[in-house]
Amino acid sequence: MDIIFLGGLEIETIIGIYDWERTTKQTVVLDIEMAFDIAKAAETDDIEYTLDYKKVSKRIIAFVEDSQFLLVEKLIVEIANLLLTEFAIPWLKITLNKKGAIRGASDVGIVIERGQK
Ligand SMILES: Nc1nc2c(c(=O)[nH]1)N=C([C@H](O)[C@@H](O)CO)CN2
Repeated sequence: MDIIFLGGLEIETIIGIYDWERTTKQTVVLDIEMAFDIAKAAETDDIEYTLDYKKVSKRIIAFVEDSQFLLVEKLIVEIANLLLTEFAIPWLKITLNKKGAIRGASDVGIVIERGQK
């Protein structure tokens, strides 16, 4: 299966378990790989036959900016569910990086895979 990817997508949101995190937006950075058969789009040169990564990114940004979850676990699974149901993606891998959440570490977060390739 082919992969359409979106890397380094930075979004500001309310995320975290501590009091200050409930009122101060923080940045999460998403890297997303989405399986998709690009054969028909390559053959026809028509956007209708592929996964429009612009539409995907706009939907993710709107969802994450409006969300107010406590845990990164909850946020990343909700993003995966949204993509799997709304865009008919058979498989995806998401990396969510909550940069700066841990003093002394440049990166911290979660990687999940969902669906079948
Ligand atoms: N596994 C997790 N551990 C922690 C989370 C989380 O979402 N998942 N969150 C926090 C705090 O909100 C942290 O990001 C603030 O430094 C702590 N541990």
